[in-house]
Amino acid sequence: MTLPRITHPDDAVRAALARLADGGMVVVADDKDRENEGDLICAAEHMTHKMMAFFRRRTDQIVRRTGEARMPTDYGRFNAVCFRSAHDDIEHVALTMGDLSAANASAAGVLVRVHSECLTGDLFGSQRCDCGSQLQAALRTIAEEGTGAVIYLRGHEGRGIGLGHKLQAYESQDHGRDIVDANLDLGLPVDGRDYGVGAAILADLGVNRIRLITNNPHKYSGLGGHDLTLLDRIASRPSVTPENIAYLRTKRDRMGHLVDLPPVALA
Ligand SMILES: Nc1nc2c(ncn2[C@@H]2O[C@H](COP(=O)(O)OP(=O)(O)OP(=O)(O)O)[C@@H](O)[C@H]2O)c(=O)[nH]1
Ligand SMILES: [Zn+2]
Repeated sequence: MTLPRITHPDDAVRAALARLADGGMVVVADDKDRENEGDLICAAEHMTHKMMAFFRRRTDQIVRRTGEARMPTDYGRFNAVCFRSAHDDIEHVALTMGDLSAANASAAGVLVRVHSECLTGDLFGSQRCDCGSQLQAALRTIAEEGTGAVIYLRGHEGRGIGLGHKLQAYESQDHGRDIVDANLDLGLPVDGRDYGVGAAILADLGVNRIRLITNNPHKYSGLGGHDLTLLDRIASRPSVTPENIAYLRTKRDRMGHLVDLPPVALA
């Protein structure tokens, strides 16, 4: 884009009006004695979906940092940053390690795990799913590389249906339904997660070039729609147990997860 050369304040106003009439956007910046921020404006009659998305990405504060501290863990020394989501007041956390801005500028980009909260798997070590082992593996892999981030998204419990509904879905899986039908039987979406908050947290951390640790192609494409360059997908090897093999197979066969599993049932 070429910007007009402005030599007089009146020229600036004329150039801005011409640009607005043309369907463009204009940044109106305060002078240094005022709040010192800029407003993005455009003519309402020229607004498009694409421009609206641009406005929201650039001007909405989707998340706000609310706390930050050193976080030594069993896997290595991380930094914990808490973010509060403006839309629903949920607190999320990023565990970061190393120089993210240098990694972001490097050819390989930043190693990132965007992890959906799973209280039963992450905290209690439930064997009904593979979430806990995936989280631990991601922390270990990032610690080994020395740089990266785990974005822990709360409010994603049960793929967005919440803990109570997830337990109801488990109960119906114990009566023969698979993970997809169990959600549908409850009148709930199979996967109601949105990755906008995860993308906003990454943006706040100054990260936009990533290698994403996931087996879920929907997560990969979901994040890809948010001003992020996804350089690679790093597979996450699940720990397979007799308790979770049916669950993992349904994720592979009905939800498209890219995962290698043993062909026969485990004893
Ligand atoms: N509704 C429902 N949610 C589940 C079930 N088991 C695990 N979850 C939730 O699924 C979410 C994790 O999603 P997964 O599809 O396992 O994995 P993913 O994060 O999409 O993909 P990866 O990046 O490969 O781990 C967590 O929020 C869990 O609480 C289940 O049986 N039913
Ligand atoms: Zn889980």
